[in-house]
Amino acid sequence: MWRGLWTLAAQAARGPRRLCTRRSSGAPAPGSGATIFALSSGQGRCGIAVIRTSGPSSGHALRILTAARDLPPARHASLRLLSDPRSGEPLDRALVLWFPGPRSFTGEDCVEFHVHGGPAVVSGVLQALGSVPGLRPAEAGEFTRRAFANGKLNLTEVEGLADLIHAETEAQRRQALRQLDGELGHLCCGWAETLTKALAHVEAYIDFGEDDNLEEGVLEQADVEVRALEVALGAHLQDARRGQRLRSGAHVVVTGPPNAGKSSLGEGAGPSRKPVSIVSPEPGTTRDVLETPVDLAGFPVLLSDTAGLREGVGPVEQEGVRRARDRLEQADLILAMLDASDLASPSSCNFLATVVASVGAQSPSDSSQRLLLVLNKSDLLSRKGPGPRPDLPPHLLLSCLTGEGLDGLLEALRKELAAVCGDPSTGSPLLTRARHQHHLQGCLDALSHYKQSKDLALAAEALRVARGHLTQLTGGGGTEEILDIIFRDFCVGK
Ligand SMILES: Nc1nc2c(ncn2[C@@H]2O[C@H](COP(=O)(O)OP(=O)(O)OP(=O)(O)O)[C@@H](O)[C@H]2O)c(=O)[nH]1
Ligand SMILES: [K+]
Ligand SMILES: [Mg+2]
Repeated sequence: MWRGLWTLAAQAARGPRRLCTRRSSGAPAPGSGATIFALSSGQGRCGIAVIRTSGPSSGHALRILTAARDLPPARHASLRLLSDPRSGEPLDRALVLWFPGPRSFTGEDCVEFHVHGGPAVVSGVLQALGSVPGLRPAEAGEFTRRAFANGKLNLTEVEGLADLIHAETEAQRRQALRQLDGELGHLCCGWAETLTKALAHVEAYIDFGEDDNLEEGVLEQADVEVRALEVALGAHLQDARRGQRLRSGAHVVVTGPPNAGKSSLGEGAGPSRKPVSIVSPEPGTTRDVLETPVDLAGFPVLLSDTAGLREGVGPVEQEGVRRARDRLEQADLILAMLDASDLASPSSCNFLATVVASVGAQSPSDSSQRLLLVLNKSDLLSRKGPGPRPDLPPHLLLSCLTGEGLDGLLEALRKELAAVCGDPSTGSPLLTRARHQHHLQGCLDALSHYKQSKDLALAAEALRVARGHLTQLTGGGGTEEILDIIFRDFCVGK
């Protein structure tokens, strides 16, 4: 039962997985006028494969492959026989879709061929396309790059698309979809507009300040708007770490005295996978930090099993304890585990007095660590006998042996992770990348210069810098290097 639950909740031990191959180089900037083509669905045998083209020769290519004088109706699926233009040999009977620009994904003329997914069909159609003059294979991310260049997607939406393609958990998918839908971009545009207005007020004052016919209170109005913006930016920046955790995984560290059953928690990583850590009745079994990426209740988590904390042991175990303490410091969420039948032992008391007490004493803020106290081996508690110590902080009872209490633990983890990562189905859009944080912070810094500057020209310049950061966030002033970094995350055909 317990294995099943963990598997269900935590599709554990998944190494980094890519849905398709990526090129290390970024795509060349668009505008070369070439028409590109690529397989856009996954590699390998499949029911249907989608091949697409983008560029001015798309319609020509479609006519050549379907040996037709006319193009099919726009944006409708039409069944056509595709043949090799060089030999006239039939390749496949396929659905074709014609998307004349600008109403297409890239904004250019696009064609989609939905062919039967056998490797021979796919390579036959790709070769046929390659033989059409003006067509060449697409580079990694080139379709998306063209969409960006043609104003179909802004930079945060491009990032959302990249994240959506690589999303492995439900929460990641929800967050990526929201970003792809443009929520973060809209927010930034709204903020940038506020700054444009404030700037207009300040500039009006510089130009006409001496005149009587300028409305009264223009500068005060600008100040009020900037202050409100500062508050909004501050709130989003506070959220930034949560968004990044959601994108790259929250650190959950399992800790406790030796033999509490810490490694047993990860033991049920799934029937097809070997257990992550060694479980044994011998205290001090785990020495290294064992990190496993898991999907925990829909949240991406890096789960670390660590050595049991105790003093007075040999040098190897001591090193394990040192590593465990190091890892504990990086934890977003600490899963503190004790043996419920052994709460009076010195190692349990010491653990409660140090680790549990110190985290409990932190004032709750976004940056502070969170802790879940779990009393394992509840199966060893006698039914009538005395329950666990009454002075214990809030805790959950669990038995890794029987699986009892796992549902409760999972639910508690889900709540904690929603707090640690932010819940992408509610609340404000999360900043998922350091780049977002950098620009919002830059904007906020510039606004503080605005407030401090006595000189109106300097104040106006500060507003311009602040606005510049927001436009860079959505890609208005993005440099080529930033674009290269972002598009590198895409695969060929995207
Ligand atoms: N009765 C009972 N035994 C358990 C339970 N969970 C784990 N055990 C046993 O407790 C012993 C220690 O389990 P481990 O998972 O190795 O404990 P650990 O905390 O990782 O130990 P170290 O790595 O040595 O610190 C093993 O013999 C497990 O089978 C439980 O819920 N009930
Ligand atoms: K052990
Ligand atoms: Mg262990």
